[in-house]
Order: sequence, then C-alpha cells, then structure tokens
Amino acid sequence: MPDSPLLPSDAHASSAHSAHTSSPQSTHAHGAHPPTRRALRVGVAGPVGTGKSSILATLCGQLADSLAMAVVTNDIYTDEDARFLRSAGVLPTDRIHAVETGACPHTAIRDDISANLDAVEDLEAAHGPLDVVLVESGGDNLTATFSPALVDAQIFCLDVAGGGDVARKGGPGIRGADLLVVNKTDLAPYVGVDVTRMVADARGARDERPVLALSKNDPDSVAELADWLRDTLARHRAGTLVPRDPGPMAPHSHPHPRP
Ligand SMILES: Nc1nc2c(ncn2[C@@H]2O[C@H](COP(=O)(O)OP(=O)(O)OP(=O)(O)O)[C@@H](O)[C@H]2O)c(=O)[nH]1
Repeated sequence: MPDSPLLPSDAHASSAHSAHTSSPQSTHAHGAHPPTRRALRVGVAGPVGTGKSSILATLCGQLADSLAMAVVTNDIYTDEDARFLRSAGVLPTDRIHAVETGACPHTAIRDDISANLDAVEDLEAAHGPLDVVLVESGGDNLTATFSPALVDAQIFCLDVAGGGDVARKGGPGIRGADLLVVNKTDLAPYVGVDVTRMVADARGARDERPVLALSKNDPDSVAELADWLRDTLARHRAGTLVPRDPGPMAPHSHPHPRP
C-alpha cells in the first residue's frame, strides 16, 4: 500500500461523489482515510464454487432493508452469477451489474481494474448515495486477491468441501484478506472435515485476523457475517479503515493462444 492516504479509488470517488463527503479531511490519522460517505467497497474472492455468490446473497438478504446496497459480479464468459443474484430477489435487479472479464478472473480485480471501477461508479451514479457495493470475483485459485485501489476490504472464501488442509496451504488471500470465511460448515460431517481444526489452522496462518466458520443454513454464523460488514462500514465511515493489500498472486504467465 502506498503511504498516501488518497488511493486511486478515492480520486475517482472524490471527483464523482464529492457531494457525499461529510466532513473535512483534517481529522484522520496518518494512513487512515477521512470520514466519508462514499460507499464501502467490499470484494469477495476465492476458488470456484466455494460460495462467493451465496455470501453476497446472504449479506444482501440480511442488510438490504437497512443499508443501500449494490453488487458487481465477475464471470469470464457469462453473467451467470448476476443472474443467480437477480433470481434470488435480494436486491432490485438494476442494482446488480455483471462484468464479463474475458480473461483470468484476477486480471479484472487486480491487474486492470477499470471495468470494475466503472461498474461500481455507474451503480453509485444511478443509485447513490449507496452504503455498500459488494464486488464478487470470478472463481480463481488460491492466490487471487483484489487491488486495494478497487476495494476497501476483502473477504476470501474457502469451503470445507475443498478439504480441511486448504487453510494450511496459505497464499495471500488466506493470509491477508480482512476476513477469511470457512464456508459450508454444514457439509463438514459428510466430507470428513474437522471445522474447529480448519479454523484453528486458518487463524494460525493469519496473525489472528478474523476467521468465520459460515453456513448459509446456520443463522448465528450468518449474523456474525452481517456484524462484520456493519463494523467494517462503521470503520470506513469513521475514516479508520485502511485498505490493505493481501499481496500479489504467485508468479504466472498468460501464454498467447495458438493462431
Ligand atoms: N451446503 C451448503 N451449500 C452451500 C453453502 N453456500 C453455498 N452453497 C452451495 O455451493 C454451490 C456454489 O455456491 P456459489 O455461491 O455459486 O459459489 P461461487 O463461489 O459463487 O461459485 P463460482 O462463481 O462458480 O466460483 C451452490 O450450489 C450453493 O448453493 C452453504 O453454506 N452450505
């Protein structure tokens, strides 16, 4: 993260949405942001099928009555995730915007974030002021993370069906995301995973940053997820939330396809 308190996303926001900034910039600590009315942007990343869209649906279902929310989804070739969320009926359909990345999912959330930034800003212009915009990454591998210039906080999602040892395998999302979700805990008995052990492994890999054992079928864990988002929004509003970069993905290349 750069030392400057003004991130690129703030530069966009402050020109497009300066009317929503609630107070002068003189009161924030070094590294933190000024108190702001710009929507909190939260990214949700993780391997394919771990439950990212379901987390968005759960959060909207819990909070959309009390917060102004919108969603951006990313898929490589389709708008499947956006269609799932629209059919879930948790938000008005025009608050759900699909980005078709046409490339590895991490490209659009980390390397060239312009399509996602445009989508977020279009939603804010059409429906603002918003409280929260959730951005779902396309399903990727363990090393995909969001640029802190796109999101203010990020959730990394694993599920028990991927195996109890995944949390030990590390990677920037597991290690450094603001919240690590160990999802689908209701399936643990069927896949032979000890959730307590998996969560302890995850905590060990994360310097005690938060880990949430979640099942969409377990109301207590769903309430904890909603509380985390409310708390994160409060810190964003107060200017004390500092977007942190979990780190880049592992070195890799994108070979040109054969003609
Ligand atoms: N049993 C159980 N199933 C879940 C839970 N959360 C999600 N699922 C199911 O897991 C499957 C995948 O969930 P999605 O939310 O589509 O996963 P995703 O990570 O968005 O998938 P991609 O976008 O394809 O990477 C669906 O069949 C969900 O219903 C959970 O807490 N418990």
